[in-house]
Amino acid sequence: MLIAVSGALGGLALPATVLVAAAGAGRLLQHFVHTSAAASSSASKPRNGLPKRYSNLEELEADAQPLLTPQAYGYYAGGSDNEWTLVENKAALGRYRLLPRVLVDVSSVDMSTTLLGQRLASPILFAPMAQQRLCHPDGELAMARAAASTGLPYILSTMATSSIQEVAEAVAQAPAGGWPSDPTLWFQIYVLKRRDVTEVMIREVERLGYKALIVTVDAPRLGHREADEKNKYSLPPHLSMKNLELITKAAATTEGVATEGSKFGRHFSDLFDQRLTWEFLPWLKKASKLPVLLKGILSPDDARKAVELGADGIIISNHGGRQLNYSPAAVDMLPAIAEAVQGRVPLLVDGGITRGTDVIKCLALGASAVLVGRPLLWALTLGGQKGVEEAMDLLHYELELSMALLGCSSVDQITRDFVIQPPGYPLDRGDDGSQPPEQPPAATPPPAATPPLTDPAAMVVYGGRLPPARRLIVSGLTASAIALGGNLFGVTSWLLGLDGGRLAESSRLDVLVPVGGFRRCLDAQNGFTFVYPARWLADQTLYRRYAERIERQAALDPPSLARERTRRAAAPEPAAAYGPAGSTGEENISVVVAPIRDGFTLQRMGSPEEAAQRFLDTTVAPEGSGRTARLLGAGSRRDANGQLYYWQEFTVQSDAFNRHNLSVYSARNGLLYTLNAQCPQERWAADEAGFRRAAESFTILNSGVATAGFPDRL
Ligand SMILES: Cc1cc2nc3c(=O)[nH]c(=O)nc-3n(C[C@H](O)[C@H](O)[C@H](O)COP(=O)(O)O)c2cc1C
Repeated sequence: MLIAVSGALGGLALPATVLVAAAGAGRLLQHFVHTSAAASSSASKPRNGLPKRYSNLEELEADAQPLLTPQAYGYYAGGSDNEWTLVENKAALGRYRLLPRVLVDVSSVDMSTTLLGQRLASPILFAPMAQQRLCHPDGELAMARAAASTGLPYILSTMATSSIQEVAEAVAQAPAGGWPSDPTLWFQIYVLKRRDVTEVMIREVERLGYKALIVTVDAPRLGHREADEKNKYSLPPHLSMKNLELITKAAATTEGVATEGSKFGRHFSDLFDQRLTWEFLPWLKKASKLPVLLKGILSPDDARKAVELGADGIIISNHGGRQLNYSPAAVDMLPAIAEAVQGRVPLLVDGGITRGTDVIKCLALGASAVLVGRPLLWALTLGGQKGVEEAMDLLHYELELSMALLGCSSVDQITRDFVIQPPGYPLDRGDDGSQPPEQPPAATPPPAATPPLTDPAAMVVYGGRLPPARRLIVSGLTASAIALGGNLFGVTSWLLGLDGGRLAESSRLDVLVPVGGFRRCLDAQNGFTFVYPARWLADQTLYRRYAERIERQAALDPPSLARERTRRAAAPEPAAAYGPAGSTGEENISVVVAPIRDGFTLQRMGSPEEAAQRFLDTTVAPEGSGRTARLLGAGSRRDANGQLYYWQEFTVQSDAFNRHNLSVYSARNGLLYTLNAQCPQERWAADEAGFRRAAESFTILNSGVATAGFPDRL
C-alpha cells in the first residue's frame, strides 16, 4: 500500500518532457497520449470502439500495450515477485475440462442471473481496478458506463482516479443500453484505521446508490510488484486518486484539521488498517445496510469464518497474482470453498478469466459469478467505453455459444457434472471430494511378490523400472536433427499466446532465445522445466514418435491390439531429450516422467546417498551385469515451492563404455520425474558445467497437467 500511494501521489519521478527527450523517440510520446496533461490534446480524439475485429479477449493486450506508457503497462499487467501466481491463474483454468451433454434443447440460451437480489445480464462483473484513467481519459467513467450498458455490475476501486460521485453521475446520465435493469454499482473499500472516517465513506457510498461493499482483505500491504519498482511507477501529476481526497476531507472534518490531498500520501499508510482482524466484519455489518463481500479469500477455513461472521458473499481471488506470490489459483480453491460454505452465500471468483469457457468452468465448480480484470483495461485502452462494450459482447458471445455446446440453456443448469477436475487438484488435499488421480492401465501382469518400497528398482510400477541411464535415449541424435529447441510440441507458441508475450519477455524468454548459452525446455504438458546447452538439439526420433501418436489418435481406425500391447509394455520414453548434433546419443540430457507406486516419497528411500547407492547396486550395475558403478556424490535440494529433489553423480563402466552421469529426481502426484545428464567419461570436462546447470534448473511445475502415461496424452 505504502509504495503505491506514496508513488502515486508523489507525481512522476521525471517530467514527461524529460522522459520523451531521454527516449528520443515518438513512441514514448505516443505513450503519453492518455496519461499526460501535456499530451491531452491528442486525447481529444478519443478512441471509440476497438480498432479491429478481435476473435477473443486474449488478443487485446498486445495491441493495447503500445498505447500505454511502460509504467502504466507494467502496473496493469504485472504481478508480484516472479509472477508465478499470475501465470498460474490462467494455467489452472486451462486444466479443467468441460463435459458436454447432447440432445438438449438449446434453441434459446439465457445467460442472465440473479446475484444478491440484483438481476444481471450474465454472471460476469467488472473487477475493481485502480487508476483506470491511465488507460483512457474517461477512465472509470467509461468503464462504468460500459458495465451499465451491458447490464453488469461495475465495482469501483477505492484507489480509482474518479470519485464515487463522478462515477455515480456518469452512470446515471448514461443512455440506456440494451439491458433494461438499473445500472449496478458496487464499491470496493479498504477499512481505515479511523473507523469514523470509514463510516463517512460508507454513508456517502450508500447515499449515491451503490449496491454492495467489497472489502479487499488480501492486501494488508502491497505485494512486491517488481515491474513497478523497476519502472519507478507513479501516477502522472494530472491524475489523482479521487476517493482518497474524500477520505482526507472526511478525516479533516472529523478532526477539524485541514489536510491537503497532495500531502495525503505521506500519511496514507497510517490510514489503512494493517492490524485489521476478523472483528471488523461484525462491525461493518452493523455500520452498513449494504451487502458485504470479502475479496481475496483462498482458504476454505477463512471462507467458513467469513460466513459465520456475517459476510454476504465471498470473492475467491489472489488479486490477479499481485499480492502473495505462490498462492494458488483462485479457481483451484473454488471446489473446497464451495464445500466449506455449502451454498450459504454466493461465491465469486477471479483471476485469468478471458473466455466464455473460463466462466463456465467457474460456475460449474461452484461460483455464482466471476470477475474480469485486465482484459477490460486493455479494451478501455483500445476503444474507450465502446471498446469495453465490444469486448464484453465478445465474451458474451463466447459464453452463450459455449453454454449451447455444453447443453445448458440457463446459468443455473451449469453444475459440477459438466466439469472434470484435473487429477491431483485442488492441491492434493484429497479430503475435499476431488477425484483421485487416474490410474494408468496395468502394463504387464503384476509381480508375484511386491518388492519393498525402498527398492528403487521397483519404484516404477507402470512402464518398467526406474530407467537405467543408458536406455534413456531410445535412438541416437542425428546430425540432421531438427532444432526444435524449446518449441517441442508447440510449448513455446502456447506460452507466448497465453499472455500476449509478457511471460516470454520476463523470466522465460529463454524458451525461445538462448540466455547465457542455455535454452529452456518447458514442458507444460508434463509440468517440468530445465535449461540445456543452447547449441544442443532435440531428439528428432522422439519428436517423430509423438507426431505419429497424435496421428494415430486422430485416425478413425482403432489401433491394432498387437501394436498397443507392444507399446504399453515398452519402457518409458523420455518426455524430453537433448544432445549435441552428430552425437551417437551417448551424450545427452533427458527427462523421463513415469508413474510410481502410491504413497512413494523420496524420504522413504532413505538419505540421498543411501537411495543412490541402492539405485546403482540394484539397477545400474547389479551383480553379474558386467558393469561397475561408482557413486561420486549425492544430495538433496528443494525448489521455491518446497518440492524435494534428490541428485546423484556416478560413473558406470563396462567393456563397451565408460560413462559419467548426473541425475536429479523428484516425485509428485504419483509420478517420478527424472532428469539424467550423461556423457562418455572423456567428454565430462567439456560437459560438466552444462550438466550441473541443467540439474540445478530442473523443476517440477505446479502448473503442469502431469498425467501418467504421458506419451498417450499429447
Ligand atoms: C491494475 C490493477 C489494479 C487493481 N486494483 C485493485 C484494487 O484497487 N482493489 C482490489 O480489490 N483489487 C484490485 N485489483 C485486482 C482485481 O480486482 C482482480 O482481482 C484481478 O485483476 C483479477 O485478475 P485478472 O486481471 O486476471 O482478471 C487490481 C488489478 C489490476 C490488474
